[in-house]
Amino acid sequence: MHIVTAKEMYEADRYAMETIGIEGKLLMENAGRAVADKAAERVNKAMHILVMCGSGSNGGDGFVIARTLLGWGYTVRVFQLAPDDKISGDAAYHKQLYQNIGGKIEQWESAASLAAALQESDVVIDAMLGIGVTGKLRPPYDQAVETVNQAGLPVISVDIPSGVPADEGHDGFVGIKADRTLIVAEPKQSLFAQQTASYYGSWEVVDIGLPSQACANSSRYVWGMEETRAHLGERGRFSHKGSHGKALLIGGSQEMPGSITLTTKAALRGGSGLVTTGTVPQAIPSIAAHCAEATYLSLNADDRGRIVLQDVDVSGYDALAIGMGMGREQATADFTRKLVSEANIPVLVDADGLHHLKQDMRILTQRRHPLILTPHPGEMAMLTDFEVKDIIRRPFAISRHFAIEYGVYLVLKGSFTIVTDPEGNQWVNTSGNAGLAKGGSGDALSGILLAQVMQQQNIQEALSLGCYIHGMSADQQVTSNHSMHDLTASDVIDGLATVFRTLS
Ligand SMILES: NC(=O)C1=CN([C@@H]2O[C@H](COP(=O)(O)OP(=O)(O)OC[C@H]3O[C@@H](n4cnc5c(N)ncnc54)[C@H](O)[C@@H]3O)[C@@H](O)[C@H]2O)[C@@H](O)CC1
Ligand SMILES: [K+]
Repeated sequence: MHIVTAKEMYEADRYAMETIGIEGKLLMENAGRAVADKAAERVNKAMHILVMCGSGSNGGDGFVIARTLLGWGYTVRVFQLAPDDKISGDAAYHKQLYQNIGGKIEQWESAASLAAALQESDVVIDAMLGIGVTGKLRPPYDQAVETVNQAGLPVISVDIPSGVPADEGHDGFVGIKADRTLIVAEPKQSLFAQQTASYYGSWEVVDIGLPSQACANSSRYVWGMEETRAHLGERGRFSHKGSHGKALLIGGSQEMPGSITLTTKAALRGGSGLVTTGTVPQAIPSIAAHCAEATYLSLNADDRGRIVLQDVDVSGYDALAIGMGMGREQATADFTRKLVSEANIPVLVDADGLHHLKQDMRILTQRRHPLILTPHPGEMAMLTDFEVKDIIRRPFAISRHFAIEYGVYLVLKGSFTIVTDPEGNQWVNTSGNAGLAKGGSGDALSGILLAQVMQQQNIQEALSLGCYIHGMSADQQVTSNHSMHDLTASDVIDGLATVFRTLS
């Protein structure tokens, strides 16, 4: 499934109409019928359904929905926000069909007239505005949106909650707070942006008959259960520990042995064949007490138990993760940069390691082997010199630019983690919940990602798969043994057992 901007969606519609020859009226019919079909799962014939139609094609979808539901025997009223002469083209055609089967239309007069109509209704179908919204809401849409939000009725939005922009990067908008959104053809970017996602409520995509090549210009995709199942490798009957990769994890310090402990546990549970953890001698006993299956590499430390500049031979390993709990001491930073620039295996850098790299970003472009960076928005802001609020407003654009500029795989963590490959293609993870917003989640993720990188030929697939199973474990845990309040990174790691059993 693609994720599109408004511009890409219009291009896809144009491709369907001009290149393939599907008429706009037919696309609208398909959209409206598909939405009506799904909406019918949530309504019954005793309910009064208010379909709110705007002046554009989103409103056109609304007239098809109203006609379809009326034809199926539901009680439907249309509330039209624009004057009759503003409704034209395919929308006017479908409005006429609705009227031809006896459908009634009420016109907007004032917020009071809408409030009265809402009082006589049990559910609202919101077809006021779709991807065509630009700028601040103008009357009467601004008042209509607020009146519907205040009414407290269940709202099913068509394509996008009215008023919510389709693309990332907008704030200060007024939008419908939908209970459910039935998305036409492809999810829009704003479904996965922090400031807009919650407006959608639960969501589902309906098919309107656009061929997938219509969206060829979008290089953003959804990564979900289906993709995870398709890419999770099987462990062969005759495989041995060497077949599943030898991981080297470097991190920790005397005062922070916890992060690298979690990464070690996660790398083991995540499917690695062998895991060696390189850390300061002071931290080894406490890590080893939790991870009996790992082996340890004792690194030189300063008198306060922090890793110092030294050589590490990575030739026996398949992949390296570095950065967790190392601290920001200069000698430690020098060590990270030296190792990242020399290691001729895939390297994943997280946490303090990202701060170390920031001192000399040329290392990123100079590396000849895959480099994976896994920042959260704060670390991404540090790496790019943007502010955190900019990262949250435009996660797609900023990560794409960064991954292309530095030739890296970027895992921008968040409620919708985005994996970007060095060509700028992006996959959004759909698993996970607020229980993951805690210290230690990122450390666990690094271990899982590294383990998956060693199982898969394709690094992006490994990263997307790793993000999915990490979030899936959290999702399973909060529906069984835990809640979002008490969930810890250790629970997520323990939950991998159930995840792998579910998937295999
Ligand atoms: N062929 C197509 O293009 C298809 C489009 N479809 C539907 O059409 C929608 C897009 O249709 P449109 O391009 O007509 O756009 P919309 O229907 O989203 O909105 C356009 C209308 O909103 C008004 N408007 C824009 N910004 C406003 C603001 N800030 N305040 C008040 N009014 C504002 C415009 O004057 C215009 O009348 C999609 O979201 C989808 O629901 C579907 O029917 C499938 C096919
Ligand atoms: K809408």
